[in-house]
Amino acid sequence: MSPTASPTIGDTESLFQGRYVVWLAAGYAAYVFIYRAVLYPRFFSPLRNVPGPPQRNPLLGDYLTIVQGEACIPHREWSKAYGPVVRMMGVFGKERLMFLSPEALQQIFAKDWLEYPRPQFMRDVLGLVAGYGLLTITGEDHKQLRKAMNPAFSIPNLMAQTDMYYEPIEGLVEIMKNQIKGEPEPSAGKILKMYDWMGNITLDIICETAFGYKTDSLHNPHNELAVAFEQLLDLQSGPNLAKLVAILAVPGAVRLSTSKWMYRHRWIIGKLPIISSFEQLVDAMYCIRAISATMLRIKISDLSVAPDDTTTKKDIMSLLVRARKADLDADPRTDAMTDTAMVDQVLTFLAAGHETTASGLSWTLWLLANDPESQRKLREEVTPIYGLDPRPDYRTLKSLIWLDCVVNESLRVLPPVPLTLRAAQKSDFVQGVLVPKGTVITIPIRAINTWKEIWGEDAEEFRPARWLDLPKAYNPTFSQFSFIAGPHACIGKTMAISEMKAVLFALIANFEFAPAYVGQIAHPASAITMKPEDSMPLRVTRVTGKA
Ligand code: HEM
Repeated sequence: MSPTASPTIGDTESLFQGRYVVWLAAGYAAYVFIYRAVLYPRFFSPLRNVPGPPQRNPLLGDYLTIVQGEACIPHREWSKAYGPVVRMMGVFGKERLMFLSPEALQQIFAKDWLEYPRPQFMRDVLGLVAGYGLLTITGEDHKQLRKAMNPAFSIPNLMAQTDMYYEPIEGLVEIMKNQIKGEPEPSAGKILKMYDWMGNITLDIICETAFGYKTDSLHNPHNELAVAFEQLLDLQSGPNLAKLVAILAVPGAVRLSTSKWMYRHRWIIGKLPIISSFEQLVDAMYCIRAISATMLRIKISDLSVAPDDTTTKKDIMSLLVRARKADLDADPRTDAMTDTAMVDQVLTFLAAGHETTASGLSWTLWLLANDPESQRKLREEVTPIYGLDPRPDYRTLKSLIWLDCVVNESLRVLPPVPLTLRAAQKSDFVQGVLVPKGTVITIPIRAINTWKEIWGEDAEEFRPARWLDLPKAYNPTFSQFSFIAGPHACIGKTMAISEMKAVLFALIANFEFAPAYVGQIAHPASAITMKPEDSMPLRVTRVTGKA
C-alpha cells in the first residue's frame, strides 16, 4: 500500500487480523508472566509455605539483592531471619531453595549426589571458562575421570611436590624485599597489592606442579597466560555471569563460543551492545586454551623422549599422559582420552587451582593484618623453623599447629568459593521439604561456615584459636564447607592447603602485614570466586632482624 492510497476493505481486514494476533500473543505472554511470576509462587507452588524473603519484584526476584550485595551475605542474613531452609526467588518467578544443615548437605552431596548435579547453566559457564572436565561432568563419566586423577593428588605425590613450591616462593620474597628497599623510607614499608602477587605466585606454582611448565609470572607479570587470566577475572561479576548464562542458553552458543570461527570473528561481539565485553572473554579463553595445548604437547613429547625420567613423574599432567599411554599400549582400541579432552583437564586445573588459592591467601593476609596478635603468634611459630630450613617438607608444614588454625579459620570465615548450586533431578524430600524436580538449590558456603548454631555467637569473627577447642556441634565434614564434600568435593583441597601454608610460612617469617590505611575495609567480589575487588592493598614491612 502506497503512503497516499486509501486502504481497501481487504487491507483493513488483514491489518485487523494482524493486530488481533499481536494482542492475543501479548495477552498470553502477560497471562503466563502473571501466572508464573506472581500467582504460582504465591498461591499454588508446593514451596509457598517455605519461609523466605518477601516477594517484591516478580520480574527479577531476589537477583538484584544477591548480585549487588557482598558475596553470600544476603544468604547469610536470610538464614538468620528464616532458618536453615529458605525459599528465594530467581527471575520470572523461578523458585530456589537454600539449605544449611548437615543432614541436608549429607543427602545432597553424599547419599543422593547423583540426583543433585550442578545445574546445566552452571556447567555451561564452567565448561567455557574452566574446561569440560571434572567440573562439568557427573555420574559414571565423573567416577571414571576422578579415578584417573586421584593418584595425582595422593599424599605421597603431594609430599614429593612440596619442594616445587619454593622456587616461586623465594622469588616472591626477594621481589618484595627489593620493592621495600627501593622506598624512600624502607622502615615504613610499602603498600603492595597482595592479591596481584598471590595471583602470580599461585599461577607459577600450579603450572609447575600440575604441568611441569615454568611461567615465571612473578618476574614477568605480563606473560600471555597471566594477562589472559587477568582479562578473564576482570569480567567476573554477578551481572556478567547472568549475561553469560543467558547467552549460553541460546542453542548452539556453547559450541560456537569455543570455536575458531568465533575467535576470528570476535569483533562481532565487540560491536553488540550489552555483551560487547565478552569479546575479551573469547580472546582470553582462546589464548589460555592455546597455551594449555602447548603445555600438553611438550608433556607428551617429554614423556616419549624420557619415559623413565623420575623428575617428570611428580606433576599431575605427566601422570595422566603416562596413564593414557599405558592404557593404549595395553589395548589400542581402548576408549582413551583425546588430546582435546586432555587440554580441557589442563584448563580445569589452571582455572580451579589458581585463583581460588590466590583468593584464600589474600584473605588470610588481610585477616592477619587486622589481627596483629594472631600474626605475631604465627611469626613466633614459623621463625625458628624458617631459620633452620626455609624449605620445610609437607610433614613439617602440616605439624605447625597455629599455621593450621590460621589457614582453617581464614578458609572458614572468607571461603574463596562463597556459594555453589545444585539442581534436583527428581522430586524428593530434603529435610522434610518437598523439592520439586528441576529446583535449583543454593548452597551458601560462607553462611554454613559461619552458622551461629554450630560455631556460637562469635561465628563471624576471625578467631584461629577456636580450632584448638572445637564446638560440640562441629561436624568435620559439613561445618566447614569451603571445599564441599562427597564425590564432587574439591580434588585439590590438600594441595591448596599445603600450598597456602608454604607461602604463608615464608611471608610471615620475612614480612609484617598491616592495613594500607586507617579505616580500610574488605571488598569481596560477588562472583564465582570471592576475590578482593581492590586487589587487597596492604602495608608490608620487613621483619626486623631478618637476613
Ligand atoms: C583454597 C583453594 C581452593 C578452594 C577454596 C576450592 C574450592 C572448591 C569447591 C568449593 C569445589 C566444588 C565446586 C562445586 O561443586 O560446586 C571445588 C571443586 C574442584 N576443585 Fe577446588 N578449590 C581450591 C583449590 C583447588 C586446587 C589447587 C585444585 C587443583 C589443582 C582444585 C581443583 C578442583 C577440581 C578439579 C574440582 C572439581 C571436583 C569434582 O567435581 O570432582 N581446587 N573446589
